[in-house]
Formats: sequence, C-alpha cells, structure tokens
Amino acid sequence: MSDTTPFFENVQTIYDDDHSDDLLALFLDDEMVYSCAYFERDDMSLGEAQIAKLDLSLGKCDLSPGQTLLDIGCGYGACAYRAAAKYGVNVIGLTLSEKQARHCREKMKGLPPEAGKVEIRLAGWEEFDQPVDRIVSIGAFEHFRRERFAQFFETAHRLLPADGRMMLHTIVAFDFPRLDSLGIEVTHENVLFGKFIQRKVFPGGQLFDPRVIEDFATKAGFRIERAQSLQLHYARTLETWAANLERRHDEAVAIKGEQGYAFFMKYLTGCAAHFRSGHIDVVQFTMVPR
Ligand SMILES: C[S@@+](CC[C@H](N)C(=O)[O-])C[C@H]1O[C@@H](n2cnc3c(N)ncnc32)[C@H](O)[C@@H]1O
Repeated sequence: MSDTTPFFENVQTIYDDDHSDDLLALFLDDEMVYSCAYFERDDMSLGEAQIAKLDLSLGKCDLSPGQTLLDIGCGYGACAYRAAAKYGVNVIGLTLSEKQARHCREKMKGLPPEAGKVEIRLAGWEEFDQPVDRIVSIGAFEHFRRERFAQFFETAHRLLPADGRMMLHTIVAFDFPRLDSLGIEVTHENVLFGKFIQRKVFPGGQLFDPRVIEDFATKAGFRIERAQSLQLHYARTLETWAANLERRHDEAVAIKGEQGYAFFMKYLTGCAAHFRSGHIDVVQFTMVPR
C-alpha cells in the first residue's frame, strides 16, 4: 500500500456502518446534505438553506456549461446533481464511502437529459489525476490530514487551468493565541469534547486554524480570493439537525439504541454550542492559481 492510499477505513466507519445512512436520514434534509447550510433568509427551511449553500458554493466557482467540475467528497450527491442540472457542467464526484457512491449513482439517474453528465468514483483525491476546470469540496477537507495538505493543494493546483478556481469549504478551529485575542476561554470540557468528536464521531478527523490552511494553499501557488465565515449558519444547522433527531427519537432508538441516540445528540448539540461560542468556525475559501 502506498502511503497516500486514501483513508477509506476511517470514512467508511462513519458512513458505511449498518444503518448509518438510515440514522442520518432522520435528521438531515431530503437531499442528505451533511455540511453547514446557508440561511440566506431567516425564514428558510433546512432544505432551502442547503440549496442556498450549494448555490453559494457553486456560484463562487464561476461555472460555464460544458466545463468539468471535480466535487471532492461528494457525499450523497446533492452538489453534483445541482451543478449538472442547474449549471450544465459535467461533474466527477469522489467519495470514499461505498454506500454514498451507490446512493449518488442512483440519484443521478434522475437528472434531466439536458443536464451535464455526472460520474461518481469510489476514490480519493489522492488517486485522481486528470485535468478539470473547477474544483468544489464541501466538508471533506477535515478528513484529509495535515501530512497530506501540501500534496492536496499541489494536486488541486496541477489539475486546474491557469484561470481555474477552487471553492474549499471546511470547519476550522482557532489556535490558542487567536482564541485568546478573541477573548474566548478554553476549558477542560472544550478539550474533552474535541477529543470525543475526533476519536468517536469523525475518526481521523482534524481541524486547523484558517491560517494553516491559507499557508499550505499559498505555498502550492494559490491566491485566496475570499474567505467567508458561516459560523452561525453552522450553529443553526446543527441545532436544526438536533431538533429533527429529537423529534424522531423513537426511530433513532430503533436503529441505534438509546445510547446511540444520546451519542448523536451529544455530538450535534455540543458542536452547535462550540460554533455559537466561537471556538470553531466554518469557512469557504475561494482560491485561484497565481
Ligand atoms: C461530511 S461528508 C460531506 C459530503 C458533502 N460534500 C456534503 O456537503 O454533504 C465528507 C465527504 O468527504 C469524503 N472524503 C473524505 N476523504 C476524502 C478523500 N480523501 N477524497 C475524496 N473524498 C473524501 C467522504 O467520502 C464524504 O463523502
């Protein structure tokens, strides 16, 4: 095995366990978008806010019909579908989850004939090497790991043309000096909760200060055109997910047991609180080759 084999096992633990997608379906929107929504208007439903997030993200990619868009970490396919159906681009979606890949391929059968083509690959960015016009990646970078950041940004830079662009959406955690300057205290509970998320909820996941991400991207030849924080949008997304799950308590218990339900509620409500308190943030970086 090469040392850049994608971390299939970590990701499949999250998405390919028995009934993991059944549980996610209880609290996510109908399109199963598993990342921060964008409540562009206050009265938006979760589903509307997820579509608004997809349009916010795809809008930053400056797409033209016929272009090829690489969606790194395509999840259950909502972004790839929308990009092909609304923006007329051809999409290659990458996921490390077998269930997600199957779900996506089924979903794409519903694309209208005039839409762009969508190809879903059970593969990581580490294995991908063909030119594309644009890259979008939403909520996947958290899985990539720091030892591969240089290679990730170099790969993205190499795949894109000189006038290409990448929209990278990821959760970030501020470093201690930054938290200090923001007047945000770090308690023992905050640290324990971070460990719980990293070890139990998203094994192998890592969060970094935005400056770390910008440094790696810049060194690989990108210019950061814009960095947009969606911090309170993620707090509201997580609170909505928690409320949805609470409403479907009995079904959740039937799937994962009372302990499994409590585990998910701890994760969702705890993360919401950490976005509200400012300990963590979620940022959309729009990057262009220099
Ligand atoms: C939290 S989900 C987000 C999915 C989707 N973008 C969304 O917003 O709903 C993370 C996704 O990243 C993918 N992923 C993680 N590591 C990856 C890698 N090295 N290459 C490609 N995809 C990866 C997972 O398979 C999963 O589809």
